[in-house]
Amino acid sequence: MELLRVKGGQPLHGEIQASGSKNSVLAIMCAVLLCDGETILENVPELSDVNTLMQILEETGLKCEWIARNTLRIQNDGITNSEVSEDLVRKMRASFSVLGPLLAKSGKAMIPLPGGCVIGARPVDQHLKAMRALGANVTMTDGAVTAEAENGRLKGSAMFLGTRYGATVGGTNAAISAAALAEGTTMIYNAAREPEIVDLVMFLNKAGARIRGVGTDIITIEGVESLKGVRYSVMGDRIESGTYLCAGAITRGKVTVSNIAPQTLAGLPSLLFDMGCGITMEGDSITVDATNRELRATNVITFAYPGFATDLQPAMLTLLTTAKGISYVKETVFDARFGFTQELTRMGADIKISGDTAIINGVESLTGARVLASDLRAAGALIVAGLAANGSTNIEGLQYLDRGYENPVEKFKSLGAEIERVQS
Ligand SMILES: CC(=O)N[C@H]1[C@@H](OP(=O)(O)OP(=O)(O)OC[C@H]2O[C@@H](n3ccc(=O)[nH]c3=O)[C@H](O)[C@@H]2O)O[C@H](CO)[C@@H](O)[C@@H]1O
Ligand SMILES: C=C(OP(=O)(O)O)C(=O)O
Repeated sequence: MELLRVKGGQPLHGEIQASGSKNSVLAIMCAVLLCDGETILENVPELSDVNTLMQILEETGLKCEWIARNTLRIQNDGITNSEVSEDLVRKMRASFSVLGPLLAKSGKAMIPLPGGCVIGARPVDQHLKAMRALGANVTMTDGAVTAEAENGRLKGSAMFLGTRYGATVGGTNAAISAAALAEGTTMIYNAAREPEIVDLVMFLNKAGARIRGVGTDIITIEGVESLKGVRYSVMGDRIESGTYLCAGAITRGKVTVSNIAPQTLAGLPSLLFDMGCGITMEGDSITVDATNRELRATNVITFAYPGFATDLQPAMLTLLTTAKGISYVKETVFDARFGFTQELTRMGADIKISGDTAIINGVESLTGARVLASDLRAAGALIVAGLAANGSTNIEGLQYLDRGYENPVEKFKSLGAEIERVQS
């Protein structure tokens, strides 16, 4: 079995470049189904999720190839198959996001329902609601969704999307992409406002779509007849960036992340500042400085953007384990995203879970242990913990890490960390 071995205790120092955003590129790659001809995507992170989505696009008839480091060429000469196989959807939940574009471009789609997930139930009712609102006939048989557009083309309409947790990112992306080629105008109310959705719309508009209002909670889409492939550079990954900033802070080091728009980090910089870190933002870079500082407890509540990102909650909570005082972290987006705290407890953290809130009593230091990452951001958080812990931490579950962090060993090493992949 492959493990990540981290020897803790060294303050991290230096600068890394953020990779391209995983969540942004996955949505954009799905939208390439809508675009005729050649699309070139730059700043694409080389991740297992991206490779899985390349296989799905190939299955539908598109041709995908890496033509340079972090540069992906996708050729769309027509969709030849509108059915996605179950093993690929099982590998990656985000593969369900091809539903909207496939349906809009080819008039039909058949996709197995994605399975349950360790961070909580993840229904797709709002995705299906959006497709129905656009005039699709949606049925469910044997665990798969079949959707068909009447007369082969979707029709624009008004829709309200939302869940008991707030706006939906995937549902908003699905509605935008499907409506881009629908006949007439679509209005999405209570749209999600995440920066990755803005990136998707910038890509679609460059390809010829007519979409207004992105970044607000009302989005208007005037459907067009066709979209054409373009060259586009994906935004920097705010979740990866935040993980490295938390690692810099917990090791009481000084870390700069560049190639990132600092405003996409929303609440993170000001929370780090409240804790006692120095924060500097310049152009497309941000620096956290925790050198020789005693960090204080703070409170965090996750929420749809511009709220604190749920995907950063595990790294932030981990940072709070060694901050002086009691911190509260409330998770409002996913209903089971505290599983990783059991592993932190094994490393000496003092954490109690009460419903949707974690109560963290800061300790002097963490201690290395063998721990298991059970999802992507748990893996990032356990690295953050291991970097601060006394002794060695051995992390299992690297298949999750590889879904969303590009070259983490090289990047952490460049900051002075002792970290390596080992067989055990
Ligand atoms: C590939 C990708 O971009 N993933 C991101 C996306 O996931 P994803 O798009 O799945 O997240 P959503 O914003 O849709 O989900 C938010 C909440 O709404 C619920 N829900 C969602 C859809 C639906 O039809 N019904 C429903 O009840 C979900 O179970 C969850 O509790 O946004 C999340 C919230 O920022 C991030 O954590 C994920 O990293
Ligand atoms: C939850 C995440 O991704 P996904 O929606 O692909 O599971 C994540 O990136 O933290």
